[in-house]
Amino acid sequence: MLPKINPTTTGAWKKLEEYYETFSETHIKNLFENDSNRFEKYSLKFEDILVDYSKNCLDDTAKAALIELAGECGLKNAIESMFSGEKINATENRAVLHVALRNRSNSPIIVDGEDVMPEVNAVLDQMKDFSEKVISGEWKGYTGKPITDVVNIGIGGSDLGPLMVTEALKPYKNHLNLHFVSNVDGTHIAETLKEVNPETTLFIVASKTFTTQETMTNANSARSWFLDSAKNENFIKSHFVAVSTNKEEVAKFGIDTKNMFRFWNWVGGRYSLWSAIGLSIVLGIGFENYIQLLEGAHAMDNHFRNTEFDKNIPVILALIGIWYNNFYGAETEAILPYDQYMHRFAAYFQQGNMESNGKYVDRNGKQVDYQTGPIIWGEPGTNGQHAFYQLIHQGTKLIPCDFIAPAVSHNPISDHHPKLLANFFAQTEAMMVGKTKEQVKAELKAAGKTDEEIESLLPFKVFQGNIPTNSILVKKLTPRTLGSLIAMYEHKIFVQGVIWNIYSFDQWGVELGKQLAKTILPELEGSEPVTGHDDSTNGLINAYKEMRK
Ligand SMILES: O=P(O)(O)OC[C@H]1O[C@@](O)(CO)[C@@H](O)[C@@H]1O
Repeated sequence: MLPKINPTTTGAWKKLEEYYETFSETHIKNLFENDSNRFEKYSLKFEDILVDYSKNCLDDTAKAALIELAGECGLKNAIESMFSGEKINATENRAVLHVALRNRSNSPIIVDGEDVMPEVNAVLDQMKDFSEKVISGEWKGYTGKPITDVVNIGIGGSDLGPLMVTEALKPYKNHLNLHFVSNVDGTHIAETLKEVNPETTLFIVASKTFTTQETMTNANSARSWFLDSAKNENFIKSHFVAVSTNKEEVAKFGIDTKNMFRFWNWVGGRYSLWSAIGLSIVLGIGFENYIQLLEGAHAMDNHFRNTEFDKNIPVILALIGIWYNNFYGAETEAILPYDQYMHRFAAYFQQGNMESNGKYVDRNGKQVDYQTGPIIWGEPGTNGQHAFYQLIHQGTKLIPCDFIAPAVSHNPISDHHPKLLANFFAQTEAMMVGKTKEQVKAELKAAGKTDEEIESLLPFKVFQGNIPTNSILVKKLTPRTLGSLIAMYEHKIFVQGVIWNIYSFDQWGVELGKQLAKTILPELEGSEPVTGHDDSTNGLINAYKEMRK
């Protein structure tokens, strides 16, 4: 079990509260002035990944107290509890073992007395065998043609991970066209079906529970569309496969359970791309590249499990996040990948982070009186610079940012493009150092402005700086480095949840909306006005019905 320690009752927390009172006046640039070796001291190397956390509001004292906090909150034991298959997802009485899915060492991991590795490997073999048949053209559609398009129908963790990874690893893609349908608005599936041919399309119905309304609705629409052409239910088995833990529901849908790729209840949806939910990744980039993704994550798992906290990348990133979230009052964190292939990376960790740590009740069942999970957001740089960096630089909100960039591009289209990465370096420098009044005055004077003009412009052109950033420089975005990056953030989320004394692996908060939607759905039919809700909901539903007349 996980410890149930309120972090605010620890000695380290009190130390941090006291230290914050004085240290928070310190400007990051002063920390560099006082320590010529700061970059060396506050950066960590992991294989082909460099994590520079020196541009943070952090000194040795704060860092030591944060590490002490991790110790007092029982982090070491908590890590062992997760890796050893203890049921740390207590409210669902489940283990949390996405690390088993990429446990390339194959060391036994026991759940309910059984080593799970043989089953994990059996599903990997099934994914390998199936993907090789589809990619090679051996797997044929109902008219004898090979598959050209794969449509993954899923939502949340059954969509975001495969989508993010296949986008990030596009340079490794084969000839298969991948499509991802998640939204139940009708448009998503309709627009996708316009692009594909029923004779050569494979549908993956990806759903841990196989009961998610959006996914089952889209899957049924796809099934009807397919049968309109194929006219014969016997052909479904050549064009529909399922990824799920729920064999009964898969069979009910009409998918041959031989074409079902199973996974287990100890895999959280938002941590499931390493499971059979990753089937669309395997089909898109091939099994060997998918294994490299697993290998990269496994390497990070070993680093996380075996490295002392002051050199442990996920732990350090987690503690820095707690420092800002719980002491500096930051409410969000931005993930800014300077690589277009990673354009869905922040979105992926919106679910990963916010569905894990968006909790207000602690592990004792008591409402917390401190902040827990942050709001995660972000877009690829340099696009963000032309959209929201104004607020980061000169707004009233503290927004810690993670900058991520590959040093080597897959597309050295010209030697000019990589130089745009100068922005990656310049932005974190600008956020840290800012621009003083004296610098602005000198610039305006050099530009020939009068003293009066300078005085009037001055306040608007000063940058206070002192905006904390982490710079994550990756040699090249490969399956291995991407796997390590994803695992790094997964473990950061885990560490923060342990310290905030919350349960990070259930998601009861998504149930109420679904429940109410089930009640409202039948009320949308017919013309009679509804009256059973609050005035706004009644008004909206009735206006909707009016509009559709
Ligand atoms: O994979 P499935 O069971 O269809 O769930 C999809 C998503 O729905 C949730 O909101 C849980 O209901 C996410 O946690 C999950 O990833």
